[in-house]
Parts: sequence; structure tokens; C-alpha cells
Amino acid sequence: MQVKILYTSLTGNTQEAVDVLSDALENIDAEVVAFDADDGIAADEFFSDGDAYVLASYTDGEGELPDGMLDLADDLADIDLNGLPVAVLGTGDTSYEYFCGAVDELEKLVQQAGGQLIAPSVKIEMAPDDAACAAIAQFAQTLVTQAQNLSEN
Ligand SMILES: Cc1cc2nc3c(=O)[nH]c(=O)nc-3n(C[C@H](O)[C@H](O)[C@H](O)COP(=O)(O)O)c2cc1C
Repeated sequence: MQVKILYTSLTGNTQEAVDVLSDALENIDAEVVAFDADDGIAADEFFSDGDAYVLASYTDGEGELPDGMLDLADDLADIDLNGLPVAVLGTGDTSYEYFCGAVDELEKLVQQAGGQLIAPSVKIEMAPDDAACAAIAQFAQTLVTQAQNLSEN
């Protein structure tokens, strides 16, 4: 099982969450390939050859997608994900009005593009604490189980 992760992180919180997720996935024998969205990857290239896909982002502005996710958002408007299994994770700050708004935005874009959300999204307050790490481990387990179920059907 290969899980592809596309993430963007400015101050490191989302990067940390992705590291925790990668460890959790590897602990359950999934192979992880992570891409920094700021390095630039076309959506059709990212959404190929994986068994499951994770989008991970912080939130910018007033509940908005950060710059690193804007190209992906544009691309998603033009491609058909055709039922591909996707899960979304994000970090944010509850002192803002729209906590982890980028997670909600990414969920919407994935669904509009025909992707399947296979795990409840995880919203993390800043850098992951112990509770968030446990939530990420659960997220990893759910997405691997769901992706396996889908590939068997
Ligand atoms: C200009 C600015 C706007 C932000 N707006 C929001 C927001 O609307 N909602 C939210 O939950 N967090 C918001 N945040 C907080 C970041 O999303 C949060 O600190 C996040 O963990 C940063 O992730 P990173 O360390 O991966 O860059 C904002 C931060 C900055 C600097």
C-alpha cells in the first residue's frame, strides 16, 4: 500500500503533523511518498500510482488556502479524480474565526473533483500534541483500512 502525501507548511506545524502521519503509516506497513506542494507538482501527477492520497495544509488569511495549495486548487477544478481515495489533514489556530478553514476548502475541492473522502479529516491546533498524535494515528489506520477495502471491491 502506497500513500502519497501532498503538504504545505510555512512555520513547520503541518510538516510536523506530516512526519507524525508518515511514522504512523509506516508502523502499519504502508509506504509513504511525501511531496512539498511548494516544490510544485501537477495534480494529475500527484493523483497517480498511489493507493491513497493525503492533502495536508495549514490555513492562511481568513480561513483560506495558503499559496502552496493554490495551484492544486486550480488543477482540481479541471480534473476528474474518478473515485480516488483521499483524506485531508490540517493545522490551524483556534484564535482565528475559521479554524482550519483550508481543511474544509480542500474537502470541498476533492469532492467536487469526484474524489472519495475515506477518513474523517483531522484538524490540529498548531503543532501536534499527544492528543493530536493519537488522532493522526487513528486517521492513518482508518485511511489504510478504507483504501484496502476499496481496492478489494
Ligand atoms: C496570516 C495568518 C493567517 C492565519 N489564518 C488562520 C485561519 O484563518 N484559521 C486558522 O485556523 N489558522 C490560521 N492561521 C494559523 C496557521 O494556520 C497555524 O499557525 C498553522 O499551524 C501554521 O502551520 P505551519 O506551521 O505548517 O505553517 C493563520 C496564520 C497566519 C500567519
